Amino acid sequence: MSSTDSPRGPIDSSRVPRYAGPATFARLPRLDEVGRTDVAVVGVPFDTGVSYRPGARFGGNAIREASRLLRPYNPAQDASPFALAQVADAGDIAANPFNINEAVETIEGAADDLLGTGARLMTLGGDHTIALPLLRSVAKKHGPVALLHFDAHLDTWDTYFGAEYTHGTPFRRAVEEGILDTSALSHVGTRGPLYGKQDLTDDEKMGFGIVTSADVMRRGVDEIADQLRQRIGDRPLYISIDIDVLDPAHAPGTGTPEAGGLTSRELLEILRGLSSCHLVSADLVEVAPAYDHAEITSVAASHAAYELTTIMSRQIAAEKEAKEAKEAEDAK
Ligand SMILES: N=C(N)NCCCC(=O)O
Ligand SMILES: [Zn+2]
Ligand SMILES: [Zn+2]
Repeated sequence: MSSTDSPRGPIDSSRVPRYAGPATFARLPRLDEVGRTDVAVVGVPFDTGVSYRPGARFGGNAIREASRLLRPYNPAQDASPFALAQVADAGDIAANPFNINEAVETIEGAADDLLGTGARLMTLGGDHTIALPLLRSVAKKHGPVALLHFDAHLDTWDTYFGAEYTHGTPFRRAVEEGILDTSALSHVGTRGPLYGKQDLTDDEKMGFGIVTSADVMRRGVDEIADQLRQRIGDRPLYISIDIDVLDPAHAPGTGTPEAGGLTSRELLEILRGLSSCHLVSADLVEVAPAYDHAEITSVAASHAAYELTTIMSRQIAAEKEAKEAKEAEDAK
């Protein structure tokens, strides 16, 4: 797509029923149909890093199926995300299910390739292990990034059964590797039993601030979004959403459910409150459709991914506009 072409949007659901044909995210074109894209929605069907119920390898395709019902205008952010920027479905990264270390390398390499084209990533997992290679790749491009991590869990544990790369450990590895900006790390929606109090002490030492699920309920979404925005400032931001941040009533289809979580409404509202942040890429992980009912979880996930792509598209459009205005000014 040259800068003068307008983005190719989703299949028109008033012409082709939205349940017809193979599912891409939001019925958007595939990357090979558009050549290049501003936002690449990419699947990572990998769940060898889980500590409990498996099945998140099927999450990306479940989210794509559920996303058939998304519409092109997002009133909550007053934006048509797929008209403001090219958003395309880049298919899946083929990661080895029998070798976690190799899978982590493959994911990092594939993310490098996509980011190298200038695209931002909206990754659909997969289990939370995949956040580490994605962050490595993003940090190569932007330097250490601010991290906003929506999850019931800390995911800063050290090892499971001696394994370093698991869905409970990506953010400890990322801090150790120096790929996160430790002045702007937040967990949101944390709750549930831990192994010991030390888990919290370790997490704090790494630089994380915690907004618990109960904090969201007591203080409300606007105040929480304000606090997060202030902490993040204008740093390049990566958002990682583990769908188990939602209460099991709102997201039963996941591998390690914990009672007392956010509602999908709270999650979506907090995300909308972050629309001014410099979001460089995001992931949405841990949707395990085998435990889902009536697509409850994958519908919630598709809407969260829609808000994230809207934030990215608005910024891409604003950046393009600013660049064009500067070029016009310079040409005078
Ligand atoms: N990232 C997710 N979903 N879960 C981590 C839970 C790790 C544990 O079993 O203690
Ligand atoms: Zn979790
Ligand atoms: Zn997680």
